[in-house]
Amino acid sequence: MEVCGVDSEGKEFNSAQEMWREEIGEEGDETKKTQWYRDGVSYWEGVEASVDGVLGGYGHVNDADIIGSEVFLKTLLQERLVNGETNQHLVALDCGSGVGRITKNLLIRYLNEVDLVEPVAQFLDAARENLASTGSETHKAANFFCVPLQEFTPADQRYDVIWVQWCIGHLTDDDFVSFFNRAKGCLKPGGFFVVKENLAKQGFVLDKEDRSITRSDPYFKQLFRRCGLHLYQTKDQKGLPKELFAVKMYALTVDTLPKVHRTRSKTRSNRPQIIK
Ligand SMILES: C[S@@+](CC[C@H](N)C(=O)[O-])C[C@H]1O[C@@H](n2cnc3c(N)ncnc32)[C@H](O)[C@@H]1O
Repeated sequence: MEVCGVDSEGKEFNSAQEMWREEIGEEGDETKKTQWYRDGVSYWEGVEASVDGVLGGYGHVNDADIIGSEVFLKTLLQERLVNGETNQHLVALDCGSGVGRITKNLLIRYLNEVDLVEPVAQFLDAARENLASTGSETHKAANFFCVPLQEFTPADQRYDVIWVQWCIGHLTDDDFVSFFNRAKGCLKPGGFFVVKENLAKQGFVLDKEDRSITRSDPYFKQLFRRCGLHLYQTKDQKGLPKELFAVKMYALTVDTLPKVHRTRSKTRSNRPQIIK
């Protein structure tokens, strides 16, 4: 796909391929690619392990972000997973979790177990600390994996929700596709991914400082197609400061089934049911 992009120093690229060739070298040139990932992690290692730190000094957007995510998540859980049984045990994976902001403020409230995966050790330590006093016996942080996404393979069929927010820009296109392909097999039936990311107006914007790229909506959709994922629902995040990138939430599924829908059974129950 030919997309025009710019980097944070104003340099223009005619295509994403041209940018990737320059940043990570030709296929098989692992040295440059390793450096790309090392630089990304080094950037975050120099950032304070706090909500304000992981949000680039915009800690005050946390509330608006969580409220937007909560509305989206509740709808998805209701439509796809919550079938009225009280003994359901739902598990989430928080990708590029930083200090556990999303787990603490959102995921742990709706799911029974949450695993966190994050490459920066100091962030994961802070997450462990932040989450120690959060939740309960039935709603808790379970596993903490200190690994970058491009090297992470989640456990088979463990997750109902895989939440990927403000971190996938660190992955190259090929590693993006490869990660989702591995993670697809880790979703339980009815499970889904949520990708919540900044959007470039067109093409992409390369940040030379933290080694991340901000992709446009068509760029994301093209990558989701390459992953063989079905775009189930999208929603724009509202209420963020005007100077920031627009933010969109994408709910992605492996296929269109199973879906939960509300039906009246013969016993006139209103419970949502899973269609297999
Ligand atoms: C903007 S912060 C967002 C943190 C968290 N998702 C949140 O919204 O609070 C970006 C996060 O991506 C992590 N990150 C950087 N490179 C990564 C990689 N290769 N794989 C996974 N996470 C990465 C950083 O360490 C950092 O925690």
